[in-house]
Amino acid sequence: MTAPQVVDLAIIGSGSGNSIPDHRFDDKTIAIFEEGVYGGTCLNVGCIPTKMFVYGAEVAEIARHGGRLGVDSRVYSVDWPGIVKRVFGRIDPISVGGKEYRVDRCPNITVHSAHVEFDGRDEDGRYRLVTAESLVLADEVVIAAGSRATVPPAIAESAVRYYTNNDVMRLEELPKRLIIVGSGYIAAEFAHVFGALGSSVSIVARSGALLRKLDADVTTRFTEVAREKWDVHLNTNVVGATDLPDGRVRVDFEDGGHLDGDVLLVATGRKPNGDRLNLGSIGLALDADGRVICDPHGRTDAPRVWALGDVSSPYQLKHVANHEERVVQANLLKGWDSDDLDTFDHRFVPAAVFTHPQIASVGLTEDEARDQGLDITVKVQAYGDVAYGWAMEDTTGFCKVIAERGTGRLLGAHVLGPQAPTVIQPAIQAMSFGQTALEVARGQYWIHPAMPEVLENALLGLEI
Ligand SMILES: Cc1cc2nc3c(=O)[nH]c(=O)nc-3n(C[C@H](O)[C@H](O)[C@H](O)COP(=O)(O)OP(=O)(O)OC[C@H]3O[C@@H](n4cnc5c(N)ncnc54)[C@H](O)[C@@H]3O)c2cc1C
Ligand SMILES: NC(=O)c1ccc[n+]([C@@H]2O[C@H](COP(=O)([O-])OP(=O)(O)OC[C@H]3O[C@@H](n4cnc5c(N)ncnc54)[C@H](O)[C@@H]3O)[C@@H](O)[C@H]2O)c1
Repeated sequence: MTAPQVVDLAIIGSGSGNSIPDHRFDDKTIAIFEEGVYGGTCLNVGCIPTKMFVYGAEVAEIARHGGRLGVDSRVYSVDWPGIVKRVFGRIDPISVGGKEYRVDRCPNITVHSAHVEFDGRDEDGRYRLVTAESLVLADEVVIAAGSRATVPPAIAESAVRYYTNNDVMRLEELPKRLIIVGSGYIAAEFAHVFGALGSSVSIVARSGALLRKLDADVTTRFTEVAREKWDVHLNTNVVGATDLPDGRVRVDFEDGGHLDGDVLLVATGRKPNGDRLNLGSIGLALDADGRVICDPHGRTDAPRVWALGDVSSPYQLKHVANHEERVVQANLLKGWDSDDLDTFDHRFVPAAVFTHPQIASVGLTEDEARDQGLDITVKVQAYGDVAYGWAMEDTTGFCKVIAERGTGRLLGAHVLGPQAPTVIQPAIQAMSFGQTALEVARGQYWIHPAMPEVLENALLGLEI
């Protein structure tokens, strides 16, 4: 092991953590630890490549259904290896370039391409961070170590070849038959990608619906739509998996049934990486869900150790990790004991599922609002009843808004249909800035005939 390196700041994880050092940190010595591909989940195996595949899938989906609108379009073939090459031909250089920038052009920063763990503190109170080859002593530490895919024991212990988001986007061939275990965000997005590009997709869901954490109307409609195009197995427990002699894989169900496929994709949630950091050595514990505990300013219980993103946040979303990074960045500059620290804003965290149809949500679901005892008014507006949705001949999309009766306070919005993540943005803005449903509906123009009119009409339909 080389002599210890002493730094002002250590950052564990090069996802959102990599955005912390800017010119304001030029006078600090910094160590960044990254055990995987530089740039983290979103860039390399998450948001960005998935959405590049999603866009191609969207084009295929539109082409496949052009006939309905009198356009003779179809998908003749899909060049899967070409798509993979295009996607990662654009992504991989960004990762390489990001690392090179830190290594070659940031004299105050050292990149350690290795797994790191805490090893207590030295006699001066500095944090000891150890890799297989180095020891770094840091005054201050940011834990931005992200999360990793979980795999149910029935599959992990079966020794079959399975895929996760880490490797399924680099398959050499488009699978003829894809089995997806799990029914959340990742399952819904990859079902769309592979299904639209030509795979026959089976989804195995433990519960009675897909995307069941969303508003019940969205869950129900999405599950109905999904069952029309994919082979969906609800209330189905996977108890084992085996490799078949012909190279395919078999997934066994608790009820005695089974499914055979060419590729098995596991999408059953993500576990925060705090359990792999030896946090006990600095007196830190994880919460019941395995997250590093921090206060609304990003401070953990260990002095000058901060946390952000998937490792500590219940949201597991890139826009949240980036927001938390900006808060922690500001607070590092202000100082641990500052009485003017920035604070995480988790009031109205929106999310979107880039499946087909697209889905977006913010705020409370109807059930959550009722469980809280709120006096609510709800309006569900069909896409097909506003001009653009009607022009598209959309039959499944809707926008649902929930507001407080009397005050008009907007409590939640849930959109399923084309451009949902864009359509919902005025609702996110209204909730964030405290505008009532009527203020946001009538206090501005809505371009006619654009898709956001579905939100405008939903808002106007509320019985405040
Ligand atoms: C398939 C998929 C699609 C997604 N799509 C979206 C989307 O469309 N929109 C959205 O908002 N969110 C999306 N997400 C979620 C989003 O990617 C994450 O919320 C976000 O990337 C988390 O950022 P982070 O900085 O907290 O962690 P990460 O980006 O995961 O960075 C953590 C880094 O720390 C490294 N690390 C961990 N432990 C150690 C250690 N001990 N030593 C050294 N290095 C370590 C890891 O290798 C990793 O690179 C998606 C996720 C997945 C998996
Ligand atoms: N568009 C986006 O913003 C986006 C896209 C992909 C992922 N993500 C983030 O990544 C996170 C992880 O995605 P995900 O889809 O893996 O998780 P998820 O939490 O969305 O869904 C996990 C699913 O797996 C099921 N499950 C859990 N254990 C199981 C088991 N043993 N057997 C069968 N099913 C089981 C759950 O019931 C659930 O349906 C998401 O929660 C989200 O925050 C975001």
